[in-house]
Amino acid sequence: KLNHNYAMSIFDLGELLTHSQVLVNQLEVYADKLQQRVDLVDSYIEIMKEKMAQAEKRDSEPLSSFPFMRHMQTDWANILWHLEQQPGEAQATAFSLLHSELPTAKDVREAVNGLFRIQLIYNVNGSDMARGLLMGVQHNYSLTAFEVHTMAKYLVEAEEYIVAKDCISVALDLYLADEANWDLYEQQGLSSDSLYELHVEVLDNLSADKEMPLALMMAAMKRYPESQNLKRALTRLEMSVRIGEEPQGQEMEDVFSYFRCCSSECRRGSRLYCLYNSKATAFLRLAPLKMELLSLDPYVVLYHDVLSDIEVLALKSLAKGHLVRSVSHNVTETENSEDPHRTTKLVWLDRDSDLSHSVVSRMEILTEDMTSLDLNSSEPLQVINYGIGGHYAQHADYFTEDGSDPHLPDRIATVMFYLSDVPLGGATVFPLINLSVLPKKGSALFWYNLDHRGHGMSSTSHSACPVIVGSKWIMAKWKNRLPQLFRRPCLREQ
Ligand SMILES: O=C(O)CCC(=O)C(=O)O
Ligand SMILES: [Fe+2]
Repeated sequence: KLNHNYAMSIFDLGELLTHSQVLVNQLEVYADKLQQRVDLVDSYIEIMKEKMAQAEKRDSEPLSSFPFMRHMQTDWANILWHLEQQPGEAQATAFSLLHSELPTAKDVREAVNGLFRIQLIYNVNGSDMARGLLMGVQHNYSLTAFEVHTMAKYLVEAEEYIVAKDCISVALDLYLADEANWDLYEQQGLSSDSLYELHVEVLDNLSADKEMPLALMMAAMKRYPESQNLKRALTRLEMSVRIGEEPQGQEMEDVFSYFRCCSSECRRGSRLYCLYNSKATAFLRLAPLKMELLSLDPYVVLYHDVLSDIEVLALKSLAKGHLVRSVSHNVTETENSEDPHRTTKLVWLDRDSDLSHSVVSRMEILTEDMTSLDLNSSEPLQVINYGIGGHYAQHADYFTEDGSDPHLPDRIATVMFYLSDVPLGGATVFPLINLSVLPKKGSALFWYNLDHRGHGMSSTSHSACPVIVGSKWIMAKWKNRLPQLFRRPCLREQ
């Protein structure tokens, strides 16, 4: 069975709609066949009754008995043949061919993880999530007891009992309030028993000493929803239950800075400004770029309106159909492996591959105009689409801290284009410098990863916050350090 990693890309999730259409069509064909069969059997019943009535009326002379005998021999054999036919065999084959294209239990688990991430980072409770109320905005969707029960089940599997408890009580509430549909629930395998059973399992697993303070805290939060202190304490408690230990001091501050800057845009000092950049390359004298200075150290700028809608469309069309799940380098394994900290699909727009297109070279040159850094030996452009609650946990884009390997093609700078707006969530956050940027289609971030000595700057570590609503597309370009000898020379150490 192929793994489509449906939870990893909102775009690829669209394929399921096509599959669903095919399956519904097949089911309709099956229903038609069954209906034809019922009609046929009904007509046979009529015929058989008729024959029986005729036979009863006749006396037993040979000539009039013969039709009945013939009927009893051939007609019933015929009916037996019909009974033995399996209706829907062709449809079953069609189903099983498509089955490998459908989401797996792993996909659903990964989707639940995405929703859990949204709950945790944006502080959304289960009942609001089920009602479609996210960060104070009412969305046009709601979850039923089915989905919330599924979430609870997977959360229990992942031993996330605190959130599972919230989920299972929401699932129970939804179920109890929907009595009219209990039969439907039962038919699809969800009974009140299974809900209560899961509830008990969750309560059983919540250790008494942590559940009590948490319950008290929740009650207090209800009474003082505005209290930032309570909110912090609650998050700390939840994290301690989740991770088993409390993060300390600075680490905790970074977590809060991350949560806060995911929820609303964080901007740095007031001495920063906007300008038209007409100097980075000669071409910019003709076509200056709108530049917003976001941070001086590390140097981070945001270019506005650098891509047209047509360019964005062209880049996404190149990527569509070629997206593959992101993998990460893992020190313990020889091969790159799936990474729960990076839930996206991507494609490299290699200039030498099938995906080369004039827009790709134009984009490459644009990154040179934006950075005045040499393009040579840098990695190809990478187009990325995020999944359900898709995120990229905190990381730095450089490979070594101290520039210890001068031959390593380390990434001196990153250019990151936003290829879509994201209605809710999906900000790029630099927690250590209290900075976040909300995605806006057509704009691009540029920052240096390495300092003037070629050492990685840990202050550039950054994250992509979980996407709550929308399909987030970005395109990244990492510039290689080596060819920048004359563009950005090393400075002598002071
Ligand atoms: O999507 C984002 O906002 C950040 C992505 C990122 O950091 C990366 O791809 O290296
Ligand atoms: Fe990054």
